[in-house]
Amino acid sequence: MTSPRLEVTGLSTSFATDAGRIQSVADVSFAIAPGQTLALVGESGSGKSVTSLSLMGLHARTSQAQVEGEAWFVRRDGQRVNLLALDEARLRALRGNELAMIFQEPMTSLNPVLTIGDQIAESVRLHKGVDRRAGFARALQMLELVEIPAAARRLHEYPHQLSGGMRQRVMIAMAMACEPTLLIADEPTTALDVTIQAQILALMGRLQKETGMSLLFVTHNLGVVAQYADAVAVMYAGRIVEAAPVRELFAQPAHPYTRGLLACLPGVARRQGMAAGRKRLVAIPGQVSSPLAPPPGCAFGPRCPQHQAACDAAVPALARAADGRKVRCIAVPTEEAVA
Ligand SMILES: Nc1ncnc2c1ncn2[C@@H]1O[C@H](COP(=O)(O)OP(=O)(O)OP(=O)(O)O)[C@@H](O)[C@H]1O
Repeated sequence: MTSPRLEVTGLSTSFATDAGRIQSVADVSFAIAPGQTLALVGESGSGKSVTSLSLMGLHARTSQAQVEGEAWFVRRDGQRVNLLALDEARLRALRGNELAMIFQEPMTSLNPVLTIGDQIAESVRLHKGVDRRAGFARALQMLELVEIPAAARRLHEYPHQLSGGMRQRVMIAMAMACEPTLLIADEPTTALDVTIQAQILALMGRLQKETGMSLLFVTHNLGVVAQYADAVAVMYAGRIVEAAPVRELFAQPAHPYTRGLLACLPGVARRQGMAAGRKRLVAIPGQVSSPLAPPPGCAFGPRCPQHQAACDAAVPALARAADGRKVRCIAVPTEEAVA
């Protein structure tokens, strides 16, 4: 890989709950090169959103999140910064500027009492130091770029006046207004119908090609992964269990969990590298264990068709297989543990 724009090593996040501290994300490592898309996939509760929020420093204060590890981000000026070690002021200066995030539900990041134009213009004014007029000009340009009809009029409307699909476009416009070099998109289209979903993903892909932005794409949808991602990291119970280039992962899944996920997809879609697959992850028999009472050893053990006694001895290390992919399973032949 060319030198990564983001390199995450050993990211671990725990929360204080009434029942004690729970480990939601453990030892997550990955890298994304400029212009590349990494998809983070896994069932609900596997730690995808916690990973994204940890990188952005966006956990609620009340959650008493404890975040460990390193996340080295290369800034536009070439400076490398560890996102997990930045103070709030320096992180705020990056967020919405070089580093942006799109959420599943746009109303969580759109301000209901400000017009669309005001919100985008304000973000541009703040980060780019331009005046109000230039901020508005940029806002209009962005709304046109994300193909919002009658953009000049929409600029003066409030979020509640727009449809779900339009609000999602506004979020993309806002996230992209300062030309971020890294965008974290957490289930950005899940709430939308399939046609609008496809339009918005195509739009994000186009903007990414034009700007060379890196994308961390959090999703349940394996069809979308096959179509838009370069590489995939599969998460289970807070850990990455397999990471590989997208074609290799779909052609030959190695971890029993990844195999289970792909087995739930139609055969044709699987053979075609998933291009036709538009399914969300379908349940594998059994349930993800509670983070309050993790099983001994491999977290997937209780649901694994290849389970053996040795799986319960210790959490398997993430290790590199002969073809370069990373797998966390003692039943898969690997060569060396990944540091
Ligand atoms: N603030 C919090 N306090 C306590 N536990 C939390 C908190 N936020 C997340 N968790 C727990 O961390 C685990 C991972 O959650 P996360 O939201 O990252 O999953 P996810 O893979 O993004 O799921 P989904 O696809 O449903 O969004 C879950 O068990 C969740 O309940």
